[in-house]
Amino acid sequence: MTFLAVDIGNTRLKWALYAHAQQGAQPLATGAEFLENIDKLADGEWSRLGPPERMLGCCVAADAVKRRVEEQMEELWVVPAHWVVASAAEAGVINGYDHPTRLGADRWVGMIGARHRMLANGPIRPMVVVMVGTAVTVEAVDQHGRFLGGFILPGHGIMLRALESGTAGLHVPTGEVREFPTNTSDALTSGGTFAIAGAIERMVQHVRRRCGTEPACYMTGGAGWKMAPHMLEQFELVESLIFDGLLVIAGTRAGAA
Ligand SMILES: Nc1ncnc2c1ncn2[C@@H]1O[C@H](COP(=O)(O)OP(=O)(O)O)[C@@H](O)[C@H]1O
Ligand SMILES: CC(C)(COP(=O)(O)O)[C@@H](O)C(=O)NCCC(=O)O
Ligand SMILES: [K+]
Repeated sequence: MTFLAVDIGNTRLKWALYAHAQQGAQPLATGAEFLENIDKLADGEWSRLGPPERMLGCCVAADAVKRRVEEQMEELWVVPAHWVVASAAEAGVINGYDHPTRLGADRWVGMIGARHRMLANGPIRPMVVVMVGTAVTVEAVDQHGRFLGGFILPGHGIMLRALESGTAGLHVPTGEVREFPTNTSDALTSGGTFAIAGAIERMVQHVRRRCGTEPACYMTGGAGWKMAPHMLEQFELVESLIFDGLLVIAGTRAGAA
């Protein structure tokens, strides 16, 4: 049963088409569009796909964006759009948020993808799951699959724009990441990168202390590749983490139905 997975963030929509909604499946086709281009999906890349029989997505962008994506689907296919909402528990992950449904759906799906990847690859461990997108999120999950809590911090772009708009002298091109930056561009780029790295490393320490064992560390998101080389801890970069989570959820729900 062909399956379309859709991940709508605050900057881009990412999608992947699979022959079956099954953990570990390899996509038949994938794509990404900046949100300003999503109204062209039905005339563009999606017009070349075979019709999906099922669809599951997660969306943290505005409801209007989600509607526009549903309209693109309706132009081509009859498949109903289903969107994940974070809940108290799903697919072996327990939600420790004060108000479980207020947790970003992408964060929830990413943790579920990471948990099942960890279970498939080795011994059970706690996890630190990092998503580097428009914002950066850093989640802690214990060995029992309980989401303990997570950080939200500004992503690279937001940090730079905040500094630019709040100062007179920080309008400079992107620089390099340096241990000891000696120009404004490098100072800004390095400051953002190490701010994110520092927060992540603190969460790794928190998890070690709370769980008493070494966490498995996963990183994903459009800007994950920028962060991964600068981490002291070993992070596995898994670009497909959200799609992996959507596959698990779709598979579990189909099995339960
Ligand atoms: N092709 C690209 N080149 C450089 N940076 C990119 C590219 N695509 C994404 N990014 C970076 O990743 C971020 C968006 O990542 P993404 O995971 O799509 O975010 P979101 O899920 O919030 O929409 C952008 O803010 C940008 O920093
Ligand atoms: C934290 C986020 C803005 C991340 O968005 P992204 O960077 O993926 O576009 C998103 O997950 C969100 O809006 N969360 C709701 C609030 C929360 O998780 O507590
Ligand atoms: K995202």
